[in-house]
Amino acid sequence: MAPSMLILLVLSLGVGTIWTACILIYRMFHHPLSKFPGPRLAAATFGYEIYYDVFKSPGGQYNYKIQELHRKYGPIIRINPEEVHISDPEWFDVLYAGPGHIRDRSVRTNRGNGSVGSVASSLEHDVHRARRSSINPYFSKAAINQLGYQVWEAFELLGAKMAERADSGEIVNLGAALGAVTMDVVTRYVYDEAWHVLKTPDLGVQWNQVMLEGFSQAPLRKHIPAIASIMSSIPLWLIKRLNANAGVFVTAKQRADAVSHRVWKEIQASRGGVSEKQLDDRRPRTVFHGIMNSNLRSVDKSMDRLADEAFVLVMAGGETTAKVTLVTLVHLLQDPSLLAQLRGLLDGVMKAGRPSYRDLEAVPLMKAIVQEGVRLACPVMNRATQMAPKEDMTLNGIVIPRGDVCFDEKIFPDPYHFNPSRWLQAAERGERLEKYLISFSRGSRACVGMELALCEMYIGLATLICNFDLQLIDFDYERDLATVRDGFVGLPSKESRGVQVRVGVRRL
Ligand code: HEM
Repeated sequence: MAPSMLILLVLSLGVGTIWTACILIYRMFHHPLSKFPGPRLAAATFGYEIYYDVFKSPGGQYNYKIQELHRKYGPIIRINPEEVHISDPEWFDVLYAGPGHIRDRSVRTNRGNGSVGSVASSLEHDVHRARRSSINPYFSKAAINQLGYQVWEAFELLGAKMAERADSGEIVNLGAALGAVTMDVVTRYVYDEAWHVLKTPDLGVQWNQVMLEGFSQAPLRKHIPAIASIMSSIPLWLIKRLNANAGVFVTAKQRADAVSHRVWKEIQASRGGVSEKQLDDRRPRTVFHGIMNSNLRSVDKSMDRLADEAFVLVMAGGETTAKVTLVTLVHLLQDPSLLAQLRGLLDGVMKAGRPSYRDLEAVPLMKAIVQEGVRLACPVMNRATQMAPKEDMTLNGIVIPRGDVCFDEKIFPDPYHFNPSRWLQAAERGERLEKYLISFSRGSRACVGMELALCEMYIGLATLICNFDLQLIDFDYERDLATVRDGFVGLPSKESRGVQVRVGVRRL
């Protein structure tokens, strides 16, 4: 090596080392968050968080480590160079202070989803609000009420598939089957055409593996976002050769993008003379029509942004809803007297044909069971980091402690026990326990699909409970269902075999 090159190399290394040392010292001792307690390493570098999320087996462990840090350092701790984590349910009222309070989102929160144009990935408060208002009408109570028949159709198809398995004696993977229904419902709603996972011969088992593998990699994509671009540059044939499940996912994504692009072009072509009413008459409404007919900036109506929006809706809406329904159902199957009591109440309501989700919700025990399932399953684990740029909240990088609240034993005694009575008793005492049910989050960034998810849960649970006798086979809660990893959604152990059931048709 020439001497001048050597000098340049040594100089670069020296400058790099001094620069890095300055950053570490600044973060640990002079950063506005430096007064908050927590491990020094976490304050100095994101490497601490990355170690727990990516390298520590079984992956996705930082949210669990944060609980341990709270026990050691107290309710307000610094968890990385830019974030403070607060374990105090009352903090929600400060964070979600309502209209007029600007809340931006940290780029790290959702960058792992690879859909930068989606409402979920919008960083600035105003951009988020505008995008969100264009999709809100499609997920309102009234809109979901109209959608009820689609949810019924999907669960009736699941019922038919389950009845076939009852005849043949074939065991059903319940989580996969529920994932198939929720995916078909949300794709039909968003794209106006279902992906028909319910019609796959394995009743959604491979698709379930695809989703679980995809979510398992969420921490990696969050910390190393370039992975998403690298993946998208690999040709499909090679992905299929390397990993069959990744091939299924990429094929689905490409098909979804193609539909988004087609619908976008159709709407563009029919503009000028064709009113929204006429568009609606030609095809059922989709979120695309809502976005295209909204007052959003033209950049927010681009073909690629619409594809991003649609895809995130689908990814956010499938696995989450299936997981909550599964957790609720398994607890019911493990408590025969509660199941019998619920059946006694639901059989009458179900005689009406296809009762609406509101009719099912009107049964207090059913409502309490769904609330308890939503609390206990609390499927979204991803930390949603908010910032208040125009307001002095005394803190700067602030995290919503979502999981903590659902399992806070001061609010929910014996928090890991499935106990629907807590909701009935709170209602009798006139207490608003719902205030602490934050599985769907709260405020302007709360889940847009909550009504759809609840509609599916009520109709799905009622269908399965009233029509089938399900028997758990070789089931181990810790191995097969308990959440032990953060993969954006809460994931079970890698040893999980899924929840397997033998199906019997219930004779009334
Ligand atoms: C039981 C099922 C569900 C649960 C527990 C759940 C939970 C959540 C939570 C906690 C958030 C906030 C995430 C954050 O702050 O970053 C969220 C956001 C979101 N959810 Fe859900 N979700 C469920 C079902 C659905 C469904 C069915 C859909 C759509 C069809 C959906 C679409 C979305 C979208 C698009 C966002 C981002 C909203 C925004 O940023 O404004 N979710 N969900």
